Amino acid sequence: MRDHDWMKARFLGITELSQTPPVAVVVDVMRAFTVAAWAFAQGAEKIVLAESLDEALTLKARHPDWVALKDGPPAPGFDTVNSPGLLRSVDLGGRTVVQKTTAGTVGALAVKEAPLVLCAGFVVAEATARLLRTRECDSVTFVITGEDGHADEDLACAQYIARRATEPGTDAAEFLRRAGESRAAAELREGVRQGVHPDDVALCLELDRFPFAMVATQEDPLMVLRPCTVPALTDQASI
Ligand SMILES: O=C(O)[C@H](CS(=O)(=O)O)OP(=O)(O)O
Ligand SMILES: [Mg+2]
Repeated sequence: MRDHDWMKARFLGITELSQTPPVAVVVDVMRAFTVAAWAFAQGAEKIVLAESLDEALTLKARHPDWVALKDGPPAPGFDTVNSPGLLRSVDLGGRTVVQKTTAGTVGALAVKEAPLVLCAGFVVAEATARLLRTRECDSVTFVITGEDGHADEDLACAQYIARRATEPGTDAAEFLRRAGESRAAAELREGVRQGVHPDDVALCLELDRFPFAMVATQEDPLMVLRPCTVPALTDQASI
């Protein structure tokens, strides 16, 4: 645990979650929650976080107008893949996206009972930090979704958001450098991972590209992610 002034921050891998936290920030920089933010920027109304590939396909069959998205290579029944570079040219106006990935969506579903669940990457870092400040969240569990809690792009982003929530002047450069040198970034650049656009790493490292945070709630029986705009408070400059 790390004490950030008024906010206690824990950084845990998915398998280390032993109890329901009051506030969870689920971090997946590469690439689930960068993709989710791009989906909202492209007009998606909501994102259903699917428990399994089968559930995603079942939901798609039940709602043919929904957009089914998975990580890895393209697959029958799915409309697209987990790539911000590919998604940024897709018009998702008013659509519902169903997303299933290896790490990000699993991490969010692992804390679905938490009263407040945010999903984050660098592209929504400031909005996420601002929401934590606005709601005066004094105990926050950051879920490091990649590599059993050791993915440095996720840990760096989580540590940055935690610092940014309590110290608005925090410089992002060192955190972004770590993410850019992470194993995930190397695998995306080198073509080890599939369903990749050449711009994916750069898009995942765009600090504060979007002005909204992303809040996941249970809309029984589904877990649904939606954008949440957090107004800047005039007194936040003095925090
Ligand atoms: O799409 C991703 O980058 C990863 C899966 S893989 O490592 O490419 O197979 O999924 P995510 O849940 O977004 O980390
Ligand atoms: Mg990841």
